[in-house]
Amino acid sequence: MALIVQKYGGSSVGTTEKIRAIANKIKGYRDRGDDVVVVVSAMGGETDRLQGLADEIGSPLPREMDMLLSTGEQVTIALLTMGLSAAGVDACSFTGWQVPIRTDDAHGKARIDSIDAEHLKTELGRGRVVVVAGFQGVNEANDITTLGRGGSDTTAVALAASLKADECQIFTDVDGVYTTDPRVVPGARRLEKITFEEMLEMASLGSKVLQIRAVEFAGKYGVPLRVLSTFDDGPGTLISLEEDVEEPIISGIAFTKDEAQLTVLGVPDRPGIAYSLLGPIGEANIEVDMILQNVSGDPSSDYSATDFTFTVHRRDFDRAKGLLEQAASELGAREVAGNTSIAKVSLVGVGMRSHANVAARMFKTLSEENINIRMISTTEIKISIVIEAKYLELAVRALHETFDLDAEPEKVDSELTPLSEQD
Ligand SMILES: Nc1ncnc2c1ncn2[C@@H]1O[C@H](COP(=O)(O)OP(=O)(O)O)[C@@H](O)[C@H]1O
Ligand SMILES: N[C@@H](CC(=O)OP(=O)(O)O)C(=O)O
Repeated sequence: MALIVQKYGGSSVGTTEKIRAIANKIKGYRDRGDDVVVVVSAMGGETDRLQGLADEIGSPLPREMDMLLSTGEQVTIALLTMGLSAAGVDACSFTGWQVPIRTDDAHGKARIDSIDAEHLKTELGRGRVVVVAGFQGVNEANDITTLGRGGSDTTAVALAASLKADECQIFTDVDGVYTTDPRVVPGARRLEKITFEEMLEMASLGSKVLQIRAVEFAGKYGVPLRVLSTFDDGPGTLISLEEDVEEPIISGIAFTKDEAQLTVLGVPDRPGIAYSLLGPIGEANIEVDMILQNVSGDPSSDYSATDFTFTVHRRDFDRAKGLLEQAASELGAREVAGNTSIAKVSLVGVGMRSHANVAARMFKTLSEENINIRMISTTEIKISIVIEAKYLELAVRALHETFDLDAEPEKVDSELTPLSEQD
């Protein structure tokens, strides 16, 4: 008998029929003797609908936004619990504050501080399935908070950690984590397993199959995490704490259109420039992602100018541009340019550590497709590039092919294949 925490996302609870089907699926686990805690998201599209209502009214007070957005999950926990009851399964629902899931008071992006799981354990002890609302908690002032979009994944992982569950299972509309979004590349392949490190990169670089914080949390507390299909049986993908001796060079390709690029042209090249430009952006709490500054042309001349480019989330673009224009005019820069039609494509793989020429293969592929690279950034397990948004799908498909991601993984085995001989 195992203790399992299962999370069903918005795409899995979109209709009452689907909710009924999930109730029957959970019954199967109960019949096998497992203890089950279920976390559900709002019905697909509901959180966006609620957000839209708030946009129509205006004045989105953070406390009230969380009061509003948290209602979506309250609907699904009640419906699923009724569905379980109809299927003959004893169950009981809890909102975040009823558990309670204690968070800080950062409305809209609250972090979980602690979970008092005693109440849930009592219900489990009575043989009940416990159904918990995802995405929400309560702060010290007893106000409802939400954990940020996709936050139900984090609720599930945090509950699994707190209850010391045997596994946290994230059920969704795909049957695991793929080499890239299977909706974009039909030949994408399901991964049997992926390391936490890689999954964290994939999530933070745009693969929305798991929320970043959920992966961080699972890694930190050693929660065994698996992504599975709600609608089909199968092993899914295990997010594994251990790296294999042989890891594929590239595990996956992540991408996002959520960023925008800002460039300050003709900035006097002298110490303190980066700080003068990015200081006000940081103070305004705008996160900066990729940064590029070219080396000034002629070191012998008294005055040389440089271009300074960086990316921000698209929603912060207008605000960042305004701040940058002010800073740039104070510095005597020539111009501030912006581009919101960009996309970021990233290759991710721990096997890259021992492989020198991944970047060259990536750039060659893009050049063959005539795709211009605007920015590049690398870490030891990822390479990201910024390109024009209209080439996104072409780039992802071409790279998927170059790195043979639809085939069984290419292994790094330095004993058999010396680095120098790899192409
Ligand atoms: N590498 C990937 N592997 C699997 N799915 C991915 C990947 N990248 C993006 N996705 C997308 O993530 C979706 C699942 O996430 P999401 O829609 O948030 O599900 P849920 O509603 O269950 O929370 C899939 O339908 C798929 O299009
Ligand atoms: N309903 C919330 C929380 C969530 O996690 O949803 P989903 O599991 O559908 O990504 C949202 O839309 O962000």
